[in-house]
Parts: sequence; C-alpha cells; structure tokens
Amino acid sequence: MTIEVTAGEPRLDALCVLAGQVRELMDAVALTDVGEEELTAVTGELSALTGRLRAAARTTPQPFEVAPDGTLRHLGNAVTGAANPHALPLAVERAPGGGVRAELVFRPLHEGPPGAVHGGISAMILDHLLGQAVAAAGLAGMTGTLTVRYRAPVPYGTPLVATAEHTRSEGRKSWADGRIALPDGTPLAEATGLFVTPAGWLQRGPAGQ
Ligand SMILES: CCCCC/C=C\C/C=C\C/C=C\C/C=C\CCCC(=O)SCCNC(=O)CCNC(=O)[C@H](O)C(C)(C)COP(=O)(O)OP(=O)(O)OC[C@H]1O[C@@H](n2cnc3c(N)ncnc32)[C@H](O)[C@@H]1OP(=O)(O)O
Repeated sequence: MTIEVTAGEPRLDALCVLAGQVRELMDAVALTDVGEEELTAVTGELSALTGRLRAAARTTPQPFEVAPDGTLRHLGNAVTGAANPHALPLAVERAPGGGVRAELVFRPLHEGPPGAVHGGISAMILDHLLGQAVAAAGLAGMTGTLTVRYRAPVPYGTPLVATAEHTRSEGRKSWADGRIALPDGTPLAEATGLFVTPAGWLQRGPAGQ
C-alpha cells in the first residue's frame, strides 16, 4: 500500500506547501548564526504569523482518512504526514521483493550525539516502517514492543534506505523486522517489533469507521 502524500485538493496542497516551508524554517533555526538583534526581529515576525494561522484552528492534526481517490492518507502523521512540519516526511512504497521501503535523508536538526542522528528519531522511523509493513500485509496494529539494535551511528545529510517486512502473525499479534541502512545495504540500525491489532479495529477499522 502506498499512502499518497499529495492531497490533490487545493487547500490541502497549500497546507502541505506551508508545512514544507516550515521545515525549511526549522532547519534554518537549527543552523543560523545571525546576531541577537536579527533573532529577536525574526521571532517577532514569526509570532505574528503564528497568530494568523491560529485564527481558524482545530485541536487535532489532519486525520487518518480515505482520500477522494480511494487511497489511505494521514497528512497529519508525525512520520509521513506532508502537512505535518515535524515529519520528514517519509515516503513509503512497496518494496519490489515484498515488504516496504523508503529513501530518506536525515537533517542536522535530527542530531542526537554530535554528528549523528538521535536514536529516538531512528526508532520512530523504524516503528512506523515496521507498522506499515504489517499494514501492507493486511494486519494493521498498534506497536506493542519495539527493539532496536544500533550498529553504527546514523549520519544526517546523506541518502539512506529504510526497509521492513512482516515476518509472522499469531492471532491479533504480528511481527516485523526492519533496518535503516546505507545505500549499499550496510545496516546502521536494525529493529524488530510486535504489533497488536486492537479487537475494536476488527469490527470498526483503525479510523473508527
Ligand atoms: C498510528 C496508527 C495508525 C493506524 C493505521 C492502521 C492501518 C492503516 C494502514 C497504514 C498505516 C501504516 C503504518 C502505521 C502503523 C503503525 C506505526 C506506528 C504505530 C504507533 O506508533 S502506535 C503507538 C504506540 N503504541 C501504543 O500506543 C499501544 C498502546 N497499547 C494499546 O493500545 C494496547 O495495549 C494494545 C493494542 C497494544 C494491546 O491491547 P489489546 O487489549 O488489544 O491486547 P490484549 O491485552 O487483548 O492482548 C492481545 C495479545 O497481545 C499481547 N500483547 C498486548 N500488548 C502487548 C505488548 N505491549 N507487548 C507484548 N505483547 C502484548 C497479549 O499478551 C495478548 O497475547 P496472547 O493472545 O498471546 O495472550
């Protein structure tokens, strides 16, 4: 399953463009060396912009939903949501040999240890990718456990590949394996996770329909 990240609806497309601009702003904040006066001036302008966006606001992000074209989308998702500035966003696709894959480039604002990506950020990406591998097998669930083995520091600013595949299921429990690797396949972080399909989803579906 591929979850479309372009909405195809003018207002939502504009929201995704705004989120992309905010990502650039976040990168600029993380890296700026301008002086104190300029920092204060920019803060004032941003405060005014924040007020304009809050003029009409909701309490939850863009929902998990079926788009008009029939595909599933979650534009507000923290990992994949094109309308969520916090998201990379991760573009997940079906892997040719089964499972799912995503090409990604972490950025300096993802730093944890000096010069490398925060382990929690890597775990978040793996959590989502493993969950999507389970969902792609028709067995969507919530993460019950996630174990990550950090084999080497994950760099930012360089292309990486993340892959995951569903490995087995027992009743409502499903397991998946995944990894973040260099393009040549060298694994940097490996994960295994258990996903449990809540009993209610079997009747209503994850979005409560
Ligand atoms: C973000 C989700 C969106 C949903 C999308 C769904 C489909 C759409 C398709 C695409 C989406 C693509 C990818 C996204 C999917 C996932 C990625 C990110 C997911 C997350 O970021 S998600 C946030 C973190 N996650 C939680 O917030 C979970 C909080 N928690 C609960 O909601 C419950 O706790 C739950 C549901 C886990 C279980 O509740 P429950 O009542 O259904 O379970 P119950 O007790 O009946 O147990 C039944 C059997 O599972 C075993 N079991 C239960 N829990 C276990 C555990 N933790 N560890 C080991 N085993 C466990 C029992 O031992 C028993 O095993 P046995 O049958 O052998 O006795």
